[in-house]
Amino acid sequence: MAPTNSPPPPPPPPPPLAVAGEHPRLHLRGFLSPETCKELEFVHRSCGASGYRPSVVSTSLPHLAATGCGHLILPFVPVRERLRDAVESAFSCYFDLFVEFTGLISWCKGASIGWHSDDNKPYLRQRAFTAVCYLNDHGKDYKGGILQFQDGEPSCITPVAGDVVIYTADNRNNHCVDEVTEGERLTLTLWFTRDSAYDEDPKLLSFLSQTSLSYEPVHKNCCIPLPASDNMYWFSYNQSGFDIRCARVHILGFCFHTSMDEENNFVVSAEDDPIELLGKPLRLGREDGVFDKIFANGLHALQVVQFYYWKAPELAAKRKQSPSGSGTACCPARQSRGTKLALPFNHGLEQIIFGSYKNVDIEFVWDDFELAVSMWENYSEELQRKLSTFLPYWLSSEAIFVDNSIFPQ
Ligand SMILES: O=C(O)CCC(=O)C(=O)O
Ligand SMILES: [Fe+2]
Repeated sequence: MAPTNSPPPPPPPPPPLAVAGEHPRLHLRGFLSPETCKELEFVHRSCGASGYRPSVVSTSLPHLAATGCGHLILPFVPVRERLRDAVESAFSCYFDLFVEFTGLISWCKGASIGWHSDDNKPYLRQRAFTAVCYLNDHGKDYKGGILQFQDGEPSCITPVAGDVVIYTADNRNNHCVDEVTEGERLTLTLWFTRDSAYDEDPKLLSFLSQTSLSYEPVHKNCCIPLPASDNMYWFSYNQSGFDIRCARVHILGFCFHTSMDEENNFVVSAEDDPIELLGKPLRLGREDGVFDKIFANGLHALQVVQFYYWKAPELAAKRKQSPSGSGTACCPARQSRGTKLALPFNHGLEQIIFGSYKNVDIEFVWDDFELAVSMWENYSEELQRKLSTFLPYWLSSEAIFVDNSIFPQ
């Protein structure tokens, strides 16, 4: 299916009617389009770091802004705004709410949470409402992970990609999430507050103004992700662990290789801490070769790999329609230089935690991957260009918002 022939997306559903009752909550089906779910999934699989609970990976907006990926906040902006409108309309509190937290959260094998309300700690009292958007499907992408409410209806939510559940953050909506027993359960979670002191936007804008204000098209590094502290990427499970960047590329059949500088010296030496090597230039390899391009660091390489898997169905369809047919199945730039990085790994554990995510029906093709590398550059630069257009407006109003006059859909 060529994207140019696709029909225009259907208009978003109208905002919900006000909810009433002792346990005010609402389950909205099909709130997010499949395309939005896939784009947010790409962001999370590229940028997610160790989460706030065991067996959880999270991508918060401040984390994106602080790691050179402020432009990746843009896909969240219209969603955040629609969710706030939906919550204000459902709970009849128009123009009253600020977003306190926006984040992608994945719950991996072993993750669960017992009965609680979302404002149940002194430092969470500001939370008034919750919105949880499901980005993938129970049953297909993972097992377990059903959301249950203690009282009232609906009493349990089986996550379906695109659905949203909104509820008051107080003890009228005590809830729990069953243990995830297999796969990775992905959500976009937002909390809303009436207290402007907890508004997420000013903090985000301060990060963004430090990192993303000036956009120089000639400066090719503008969209390269920067590692946060290394331990943010270390995922622990049962006293064991692995680096999230390594695990995510291994699962998709890649490994990291050393790079060489112009004089053919290894950029890294054997004495370097293996995990620190992921912050340095490197290459990507698969069984049949090492790709020619040098990536700025492991996160850069990971982001491109995830972009390829996001776009692989589209790329495969385009290739099949092109006159030259099926493309080459081997690495276009098979290199003997560069050796596999000696990183600690635990393939068994990586498989248990992230292994369920494979585009099994996608055959890996190097030509498509090469195309994905340049598509990723265009995608990132376009977002970066938009961000530098919007940022001055956002800074002057101290809020992140969609304005169709500056934000054409
Ligand atoms: O992901 C869900 O369904 C609910 C998550 C939740 O209860 C929480 O993060 O507090
Ligand atoms: Fe909760």
